[in-house]
Amino acid sequence: MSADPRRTEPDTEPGREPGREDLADDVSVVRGMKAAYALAWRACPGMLLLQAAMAVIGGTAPVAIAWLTKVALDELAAPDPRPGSLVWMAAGIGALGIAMAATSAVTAYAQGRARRAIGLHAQDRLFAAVNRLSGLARLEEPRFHDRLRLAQQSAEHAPDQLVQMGLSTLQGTLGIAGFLGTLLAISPVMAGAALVAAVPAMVAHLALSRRRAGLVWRTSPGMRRKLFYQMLLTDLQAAKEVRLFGLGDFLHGRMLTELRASNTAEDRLERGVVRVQVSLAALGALLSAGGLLWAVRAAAAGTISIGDVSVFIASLAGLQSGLGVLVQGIALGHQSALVFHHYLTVAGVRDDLVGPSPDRELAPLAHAIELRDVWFRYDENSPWILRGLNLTIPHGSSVAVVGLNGAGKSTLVKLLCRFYDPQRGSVLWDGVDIRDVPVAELRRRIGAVFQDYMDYDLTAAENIGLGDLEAIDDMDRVRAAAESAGVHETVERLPAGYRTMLSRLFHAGDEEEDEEEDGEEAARTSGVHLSGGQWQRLALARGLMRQGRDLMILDEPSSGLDAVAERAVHDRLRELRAGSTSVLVSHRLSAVRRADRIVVVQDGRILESGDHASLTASPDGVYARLFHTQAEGYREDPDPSAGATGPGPGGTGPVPTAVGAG
Ligand SMILES: Nc1ncnc2c1ncn2[C@@H]1O[C@H](COP(=O)(O)OP(=O)(O)OP(=O)(O)O)[C@@H](O)[C@H]1O
Repeated sequence: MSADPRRTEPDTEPGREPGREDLADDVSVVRGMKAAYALAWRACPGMLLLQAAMAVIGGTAPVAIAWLTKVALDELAAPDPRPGSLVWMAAGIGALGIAMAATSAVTAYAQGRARRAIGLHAQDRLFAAVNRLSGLARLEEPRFHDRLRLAQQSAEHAPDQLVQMGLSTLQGTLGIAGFLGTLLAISPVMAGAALVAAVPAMVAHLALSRRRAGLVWRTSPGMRRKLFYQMLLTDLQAAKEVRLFGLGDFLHGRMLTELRASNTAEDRLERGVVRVQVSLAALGALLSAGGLLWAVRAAAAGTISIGDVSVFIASLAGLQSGLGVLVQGIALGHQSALVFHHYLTVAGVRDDLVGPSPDRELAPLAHAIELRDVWFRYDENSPWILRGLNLTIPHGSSVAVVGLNGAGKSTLVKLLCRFYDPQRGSVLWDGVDIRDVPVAELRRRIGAVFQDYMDYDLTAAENIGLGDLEAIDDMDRVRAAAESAGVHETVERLPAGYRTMLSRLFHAGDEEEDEEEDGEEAARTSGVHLSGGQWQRLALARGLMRQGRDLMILDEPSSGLDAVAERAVHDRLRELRAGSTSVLVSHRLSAVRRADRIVVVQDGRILESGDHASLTASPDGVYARLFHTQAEGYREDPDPSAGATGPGPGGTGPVPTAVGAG
């Protein structure tokens, strides 16, 4: 058996697991910055330019104020001060002060607009990428979820932080250049000392930012577990078990354990930050004190003027704080760029299914769907689930799939929908390998009800209409599907019929808040909760919105229905399936007995195949045993001591005990 050359290989670049070395990769910092700026520019060029203009004003105005102050002080100290010039200088200082105040208000506004626009753009790209994944494999990787969580966070903050870092670098550099020039004119030694003092600060902050980014990645799994425990504590679906089994304290404890672990790691890092910052502050204070001492002595000796002292002090303080802001900004940007790397990885993720040329069409099914020598396992460390399975589903026939729990029935269904590709062998649609057509083309032709169906917190009509988005507003179709699934009367009886919101979490009609609420509206907004079986019938109706597609898949469509409903639903389904191609997976053998063909899956292969009569005719067969065991369960047992392991049909040995559970 040779490996299929088209088998899906895990991609290396986008899905590659990041170790510390990834985070330490400075190329990713540069790439992250470039990508963040490109993204920000696409999202809101106007606001970026406005912020840049404000940064130029913000960077140059303080230097100009310091110089004007010096000139004014020198004028004041002159033997014959000119009041006219002094007024102009004071007016200039005042005007610059107003400009700086206005700058910060305009910058705050432009920042807000840019942050929202960038966030929208980044989230749009991120979820478009997640939506591009047409299989399920990637979504089953815990690492992918770690990365996705960080990507979501950095989509919200990182591009904006990087833009702010760029702008503050621009502003800081202008201010630093101005103050540095001033200092150089008065004391080159002091200027050099201030610059040299900034070097260890830069190195220390960059090291810290790298450690912070590493910490964010390492604590991500723990943070996701914490979110999981939090979700369980608040989730309505989990609430029953959590309360009955008294799981609240247990989950609460686990949540706190995760949180404490992350806090401990953060505390450790923050202690390092404090050490660095205290050392840097001491260095800065020493420098300032030395500078002040020098300036006072020089002024006393008459080598510099009183105005020089003023501009010197302002310049030294401005240079130090400018360098500090610059260094911290660069470090924050560095950290954001490192985390943004996760965003870029997810935003650039490749489809987890190997795709064909996207314009190829899939013709309506005319002959058969065939699974040919299909080998499948969920990942390379797991056991094979399907081991050379062969199955033909002829056009227009109903095929039922039965087997014990874990036999691989749902897996088979998932391969038919191409949620995964088999590692070996192929699934053929009228002889065409389904990997050779766009996956959307294939799924357009399939209707399905899954065993683990969804309950959507939407209206009843939407819950059904989602099965065929093009017809979601077509109430006749929605109603017809509900009738076929036997849920029409239930929905009609809801307070607002098909418009009833089926949710206790959200309420509809926010947009109509101001209108007076009548009874129907109140029901829509307060929401209604359905029973398990009613939800399942809605899911069935959703699947039946696709009635008439080439293949209908029903994976345990009636497991939650009462006996009467189940009978009615299966009778109706049988009518609907007549003449169309369908696959029914069910443990209820009464439901499968009328299928054109029944196949028994065991050990990853088709063990038995035939119609009900032929399969029950061989009493040692697995199907016959399953069927009779189930049937026995409904019969009056004349001898209670006979138990469930009594002789099977035809007096054969014990029957499998896991029958019927699903
Ligand atoms: N997403 C998954 N990742 C890894 N293993 C999986 C996944 N889904 C199913 N499996 C494994 O594959 C095997 C077959 O599962 P499958 O759901 O196909 O069985 P089934 O025949 O439908 O069972 P049941 O009757 O209980 O519904 C099981 O052992 C299960 O643990």
